[in-house]
Amino acid sequence: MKPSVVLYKSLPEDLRVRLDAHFNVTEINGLTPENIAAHAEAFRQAEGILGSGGKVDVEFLQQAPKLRAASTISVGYDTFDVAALNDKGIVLMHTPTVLTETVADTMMALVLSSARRVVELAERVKAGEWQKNIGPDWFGIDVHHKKLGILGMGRIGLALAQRAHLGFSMPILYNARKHHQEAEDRFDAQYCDLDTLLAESDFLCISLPLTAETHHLIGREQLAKMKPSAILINAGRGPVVDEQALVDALKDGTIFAAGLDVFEQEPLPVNSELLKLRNVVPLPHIGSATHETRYGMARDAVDNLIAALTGKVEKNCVNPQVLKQG
Ligand SMILES: NC(=O)C1=CN([C@@H]2O[C@H](COP(=O)(O)OP(=O)(O)OC[C@H]3O[C@@H](n4cnc5c(N)ncnc54)[C@H](OP(=O)(O)O)[C@@H]3O)[C@@H](O)[C@H]2O)C=CC1
Ligand SMILES: O=CC(=O)O
Repeated sequence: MKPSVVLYKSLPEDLRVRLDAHFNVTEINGLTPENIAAHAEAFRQAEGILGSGGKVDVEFLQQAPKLRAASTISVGYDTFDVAALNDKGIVLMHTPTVLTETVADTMMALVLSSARRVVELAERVKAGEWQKNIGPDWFGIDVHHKKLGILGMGRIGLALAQRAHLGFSMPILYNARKHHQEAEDRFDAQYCDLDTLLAESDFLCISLPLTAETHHLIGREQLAKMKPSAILINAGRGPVVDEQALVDALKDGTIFAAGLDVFEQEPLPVNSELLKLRNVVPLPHIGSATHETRYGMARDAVDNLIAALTGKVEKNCVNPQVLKQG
């Protein structure tokens, strides 16, 4: 008998065929409390789940007593209670690597568009405001040769450093929990403490995961340490930045601008103060959202679930210690 799994995000046709070849699949549209209640028997029988978004916590795990593996179509896994999964011996798989370059491209797009005011000025042109030669009130600020600070020098941070240093001749500063030799060797990146990163960066680029330690790591006090000409880019997770403190800093000139792919609440509420600010470039969490990369993530997530439920995990496992327990 094939193991039962719940798929909570639709897959490209060929990947769905591959999943069906290995498992009895129940597909639902999102891991919402309503869907979980409506498909209670499917969750009771599920040995695996695959999708993205939605909380997998202690309460959820009570509904899925046979669960052995969870496969998320994302690299971030902050919606999973990993300690609870470990307690129950459930393997958590994710999709690092395949999306790294695409997310770094998105971050570079945010750097360029916020510094050169690309979105704001395009909107002004479309609104018919370009009536004469432009003056300094429409000027932006240079990107090339400015200091790019990276908070979180992991896979994505490294790919961003490559773009900024080799493509735009930017000196790289960074902070992480440990030194990253590859970044230092290849891109001359300089390790520094957080206060130095805040004080010296022209662009503060956040590529951190959301954890108890990184929640609101950037708040009012940290924003006050940044240059008034600085631009904050966040493509890690929204709650890493205290959003109200950021709104205030953008309004009162504490910092110059922000480019944001992630928010404390997603989708960003339409009444968010961020949407009223000209010096904000807001994106709808599109870090990895290209056809090629999203396909690659879905493919890896399917392969990850197959590997996890057949005991052949070689990569992409968040909690490999669970494998040793079995
Ligand atoms: N906007 C989007 O669409 C996307 C967003 N993301 C987000 O980006 C995050 C990073 O992805 P990726 O680069 O692959 O992950 P990695 O695990 O490779 O990198 C994470 C980095 O964050 C650092 N870090 C973690 N905690 C702290 C801390 N408390 N203080 C300082 N540094 C810390 C790590 O430090 P150290 O190296 O010292 O351990 C590491 O350098 C994901 O977790 C996800 O939240 C990812 C993909 C798409
Ligand atoms: O935010 C996206 C991810 O893959 O994590």
